[in-house]
Amino acid sequence: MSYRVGIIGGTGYTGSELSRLLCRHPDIELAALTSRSNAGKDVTSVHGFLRGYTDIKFTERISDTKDLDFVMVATPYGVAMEEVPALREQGIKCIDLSGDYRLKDAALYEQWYGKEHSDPEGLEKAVFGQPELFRERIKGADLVANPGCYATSAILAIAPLMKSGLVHDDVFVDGKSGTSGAGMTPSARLHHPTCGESVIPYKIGAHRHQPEIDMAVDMFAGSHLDVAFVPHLVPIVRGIISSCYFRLKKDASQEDVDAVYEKQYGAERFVHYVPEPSIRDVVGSNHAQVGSKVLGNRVVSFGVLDNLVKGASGQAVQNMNLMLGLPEADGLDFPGLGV
Ligand SMILES: NC(=O)C1=CN([C@@H]2O[C@H](COP(=O)(O)OP(=O)(O)OC[C@H]3O[C@@H](n4cnc5c(N)ncnc54)[C@H](OP(=O)(O)O)[C@@H]3O)[C@@H](O)[C@H]2O)C=CC1
Ligand SMILES: CC(=O)N[C@@H](CCC(=O)OP(=O)(O)O)C(=O)O
Repeated sequence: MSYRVGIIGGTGYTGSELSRLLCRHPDIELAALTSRSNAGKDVTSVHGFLRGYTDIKFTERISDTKDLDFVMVATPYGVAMEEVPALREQGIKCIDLSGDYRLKDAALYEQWYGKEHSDPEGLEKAVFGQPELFRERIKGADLVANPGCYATSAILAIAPLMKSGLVHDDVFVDGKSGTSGAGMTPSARLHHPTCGESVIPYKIGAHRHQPEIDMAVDMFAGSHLDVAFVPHLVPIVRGIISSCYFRLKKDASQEDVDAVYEKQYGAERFVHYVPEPSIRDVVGSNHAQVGSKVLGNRVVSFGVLDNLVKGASGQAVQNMNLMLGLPEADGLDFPGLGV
């Protein structure tokens, strides 16, 4: 059985990464990619890397393609909440890669995104798509909110340690991202020629992934976490590392901390607990690495991933596999580039 999948926002960085993953997925037919600016053009005229893998054309709207089973929304926030209700009415399962469905509360969405949520019912129903922490809920969902890239890396590092009770409930998260995180049309300050030979902090105390990290960790660990999150841009295209600094509650050893992460991730296909995490090891793949080091009465934990794959499109495919009852690693089981 082949499922017909469409992508809204097919020319963006996450849309193109989705199409790269889906065009060779064993159970998926890549049936539609929308682009308002390229409607009617061959997909390969924009995505040259897809030559030999697809012969479809961009459409203006997702409704231009019939008989879709599944839709991924890969647009800036504000679009999914307008598109998803009609798709769900037709019985089409959806994943939103933007922030529209991640926060559990319409008032919180308005506070952080600056606009009223137009689909509060969907917001309530949506499941937060972090498979390693919420796998069973994702399996039963027809709408999944794919987590943000920084949020994924930080939550993977923070949640198990918070749940363990070994650390105090406050953490500093020092996030560093490649420039592709800002999408195709970044602000001047986040544009690669401006920051490609520099390192800058940005959105300090105001980043939209902060409430997302709070929410996911609170849900998983069952206790409230005080997060101080500072994102930085570093001069690479892909990749994120979140270094998360905690205070230990008692004299926990490195072995105690190792045991927490090994228990959480030991059986996972895409999250690996390693001594020295590295962005180069994961770039181009859906694999994430987590590491930790006890430093006296503190511990630092790292979450490392490719923002476009495990931080966005790869995680979306992993969620889609769970929602469709397919093997979780289908279409994703390949290593990072290494060099
Ligand atoms: N880049 C990253 O690392 C990550 C991004 N995300 C999130 O995923 C989403 C997509 O990001 P990214 O791929 O980087 O974005 P891009 O800016 O690279 O691409 C945006 C896409 O959306 C389309 N689009 C823009 N506005 C609209 C609209 N009003 N209606 C329909 N289509 C629209 C654009 O095509 P056209 O204008 O031709 O229609 C384009 O295909 C964002 O919400 C982002 O925050 C999440 C995790 C990581
Ligand atoms: C480098 C860079 O600019 N990154 C983006 C994060 C991209 C992302 O995941 O944002 P969403 O929550 O909208 O999905 C940022 O910091 O805003």
